[in-house]
Amino acid sequence: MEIDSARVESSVWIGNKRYRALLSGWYFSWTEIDKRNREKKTISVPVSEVIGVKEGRVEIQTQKKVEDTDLDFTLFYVKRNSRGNGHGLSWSLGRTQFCCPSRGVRDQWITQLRTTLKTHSPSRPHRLLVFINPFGGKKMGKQIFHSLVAPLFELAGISSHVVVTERANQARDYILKKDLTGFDGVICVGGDGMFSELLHGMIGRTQQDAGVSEHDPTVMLQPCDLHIGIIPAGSTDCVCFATVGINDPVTSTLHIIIGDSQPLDVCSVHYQNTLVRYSVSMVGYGFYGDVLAESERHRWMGPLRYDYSGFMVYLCNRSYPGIVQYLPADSHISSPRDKTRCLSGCRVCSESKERLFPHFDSSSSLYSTSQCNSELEGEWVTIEGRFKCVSLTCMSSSCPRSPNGLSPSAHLADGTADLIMVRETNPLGFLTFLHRHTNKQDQFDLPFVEVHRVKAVRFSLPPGAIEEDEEEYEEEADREIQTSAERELEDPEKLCSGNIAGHSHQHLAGWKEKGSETSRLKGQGFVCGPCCTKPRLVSVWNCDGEILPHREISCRVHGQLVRLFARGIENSTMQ
Ligand SMILES: CCCCCCCCCCCCC/C=C/[C@@H](O)[C@H](CO)NC(=O)CCCCCCCCCCCCCCC
Ligand SMILES: Nc1ncnc2c1ncn2[C@@H]1O[C@H](COP(=O)(O)OP(=O)(O)OP(=O)(O)O)[C@@H](O)[C@H]1O
Ligand SMILES: [Ca+2]
Repeated sequence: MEIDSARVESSVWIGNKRYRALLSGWYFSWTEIDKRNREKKTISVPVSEVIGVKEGRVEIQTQKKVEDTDLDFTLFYVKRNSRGNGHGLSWSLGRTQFCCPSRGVRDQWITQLRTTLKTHSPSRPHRLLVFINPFGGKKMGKQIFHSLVAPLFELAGISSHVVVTERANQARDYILKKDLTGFDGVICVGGDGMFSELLHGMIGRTQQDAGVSEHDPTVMLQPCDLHIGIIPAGSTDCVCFATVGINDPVTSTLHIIIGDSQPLDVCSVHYQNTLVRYSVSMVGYGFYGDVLAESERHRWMGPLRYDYSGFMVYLCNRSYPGIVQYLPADSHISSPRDKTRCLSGCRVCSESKERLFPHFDSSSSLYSTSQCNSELEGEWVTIEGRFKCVSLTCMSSSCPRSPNGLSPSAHLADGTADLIMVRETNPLGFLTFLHRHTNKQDQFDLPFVEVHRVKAVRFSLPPGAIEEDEEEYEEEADREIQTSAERELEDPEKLCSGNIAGHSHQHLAGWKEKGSETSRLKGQGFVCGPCCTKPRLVSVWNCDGEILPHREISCRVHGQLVRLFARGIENSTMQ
């Protein structure tokens, strides 16, 4: 074996073939040597992608040794599968068993590889806090963690503290209140809702510790130290898909193990001077708000409820009046229509760091609070009209249903969001817009669609819209209650069933008595859904899959506020 400061080299055997193994710089490689000493194919693994090195011949699943000698060692590493989902690449665990010429050489290899791994991968996590939602998606969270994730963590020497949640918001509250010292990251096993809990917990906790008020829309929020990891196990895993390129628990686990880091923009949503929620994916009014409100009534359908509700809401062909104001981002840097794609190592995102944190002191990891001033500078633009939908997205929001996403050229970490406004149009026009989300056609190349890259947005309603809408709605409810009662008299067995959406209106009977609760539900569009015939004046906001309790909101992008264990999308399908 040859060892010098720059390289380690020796002969090894894999099966009955001879190889030359070489550890040099950032790579470990092995090259087949044929009987005539000619070099054949080489396999090369970056040390940063080595998962573990074990003595003997070790199996992946059981991690048990099998009939080995003291000449063997096993290398585990990231293996890219040739074809992922046509969008991002899936990763799996690669394993190669090496046989060395002597025990001394074997021990040297193990020591050298482990030492290089430590020095070359300083950002790998050692201890993780894991939250599993046992009820997310197909209710497979616990099984996914124990069968696919935990064995890989063990192999990589990562210890974890696991919390199986018993209620919604438990993970968020844990992060807000409990001692987090010793953890290098927080992981959720679940869907976008679970991720959102971690996001709110992490941002809230960081501001609490830094003494920053989350409610002040002009304040610069303190970026979070701990990385967030997502093991996809929900019915919608949009954040995972858009940051990794695929929804695959093993791929995500491997990104966590090697300590990948992907900064992410976050949008804070305020009502007057109060924080309402944070969003990383979509804040949407009109169509997407109505789809979510409608889908809440059909939870039993599982993930299909979005398609069903999407279809029903589409049939209603609604549009809503609104006043949208936005603060444009610097159009010299990038644009939502520049046909580029934010991929792993994105230049626009990495160059944004200096702009977003001009006074970052890397020696103390402290961020100065001057970002707010420059980030809120500029002239606001006002647009008034009737819209099918108004959506704001900090990232592409690609998902299996729409592989290029709501805004295919949006960036994960450039400190901006894309504002998409779809004006009132005919049903065919809107269908064309929606359909283009599912193929490579440009959904912004339509006369009734406008898209802008922005730093902040304000939305307001025409004066009196809420009151007028409620009055109209109240009258309609009265009519519904009346017809229900009439139907009941005709056929007491079938209590007010049957209408164009085929869903029941029994709940309307309780409106008058329920007072404030009723108006809350009405206000959120839960009670009636899209089947009512009267045009509504106001819709609701969908914020990453949650309905917001306010209509007149303001949103602001906080560049690179959190970091995920991910690296962006590794291949491109857009060229
Ligand atoms: C003709 C085919 C048209 C297909 C249109 C596909 C458009 C897909 C756009 C995807 C947008 C994803 C935005 C991400 C949102 C997530 O942060 C959030 C949390 O998980 N999810 C939702 O709010 C859940 C709400 C997701 C809303 C999905 C809307 C589905 C619409 C289906 C419309 C069918 C119309 C058919 C008319 C004949
Ligand atoms: N033990 C629990 N019981 C009930 N709800 C929970 C529990 N743990 C987490 N939750 C909540 O469940 C919601 C949905 O979970 P998650 O996002 O993991 O799955 P999902 O299937 O993608 O979600 P959705 O059903 O909204 O599509 C989250 O908002 C979370 O707050
Ligand atoms: Ca962005």
